[in-house]
Amino acid sequence: MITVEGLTRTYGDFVAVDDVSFACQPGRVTGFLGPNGAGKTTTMRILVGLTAASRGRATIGGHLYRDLPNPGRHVGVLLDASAQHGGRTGREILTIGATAMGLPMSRVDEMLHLVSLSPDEAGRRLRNYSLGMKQRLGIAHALLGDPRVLILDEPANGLDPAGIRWMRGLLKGYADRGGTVLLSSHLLHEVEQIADEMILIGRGRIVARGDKKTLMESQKATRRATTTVVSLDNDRLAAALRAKGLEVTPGPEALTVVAEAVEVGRVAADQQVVLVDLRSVEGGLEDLFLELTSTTQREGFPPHQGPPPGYQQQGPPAGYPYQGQQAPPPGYPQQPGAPR
Ligand SMILES: Nc1ncnc2c1ncn2[C@@H]1O[C@H](COP(=O)(O)OP(=O)(O)OP(=O)(O)O)[C@@H](O)[C@H]1O
Repeated sequence: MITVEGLTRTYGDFVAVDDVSFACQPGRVTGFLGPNGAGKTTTMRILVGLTAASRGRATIGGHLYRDLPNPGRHVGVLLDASAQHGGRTGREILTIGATAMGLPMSRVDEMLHLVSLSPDEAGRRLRNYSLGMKQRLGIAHALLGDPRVLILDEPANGLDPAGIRWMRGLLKGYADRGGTVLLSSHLLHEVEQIADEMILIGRGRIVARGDKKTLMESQKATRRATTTVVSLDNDRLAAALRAKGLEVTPGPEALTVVAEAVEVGRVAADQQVVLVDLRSVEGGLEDLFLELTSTTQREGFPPHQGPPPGYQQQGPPAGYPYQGQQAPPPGYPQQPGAPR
């Protein structure tokens, strides 16, 4: 279990991470999602003791990372797949890790096999690896010590589509066996397919969290219903809709109306305008993500006045499933063996 409480990191006047609190449960993949510069890496670096917190606390299984004896046996970390000596081969890098953790050398071959790096590739120097190969090696290194917790920063970076699918399966299987996974991404579609829980961060602050269903429902509750309609007489229909006080935006083929589809259909029926197409516009998770993090998006999104009603800027929203579950699971980190 990962617990982050009131974590803040400032650089001079700049607040990179602003009072962030969350928890990641065993058996779940938690996606940490936010645009560039939102504070994901800084949070993860604090978690593993590479950056000091200005305020707050981040623990793994109830312990600070630096207090874990043989931390690689408890926490697998992948923050930067290139952060290894470029002159070492993949096999050497894993061998050094296995030696430091007191693991049998057979573990190196197991991990190379797991991440599909061939013996030939394992013998190449890291500086000659492609980004995807570095990423695979980084995942092998993170899993080497059979840890119960994984912290992965943008693990899909550089992987091809088959590699991304492979990684998804790997992490889901790991969580199914009781492991705790925190993975970051700035790409929603990468995270939504794998994460059981999502934490959305923008400009250093948590802007929303929950499982996909909860997030979607919150979005529906806060979003104005929108309908697109195509008819045989769009001009007449638009005039009738406006006469009812509805907001209508004409497009090349369709009208976009801020109203439920049934309301638009009724107006069309009253006017005896034949409809060709009538559909509700579903706001997807992507809309929610862009809406909630728009203050930190760098391009093309409308100015944002803060999160929509129903989202809390700080602390978990009502009903947030992690509330009151801050204590580490009994026995951790003494429980033997990692999920496999
Ligand atoms: N050592 C530092 N000194 C000053 N500012 C820093 C430092 N480290 C991080 N920052 C700033 O903190 C903010 C958060 O950076 P961070 O790397 O955590 O973002 P991120 O969410 O991981 O972004 P990305 O998706 O682009 O990797 C950025 O504005 C970054 O410039």
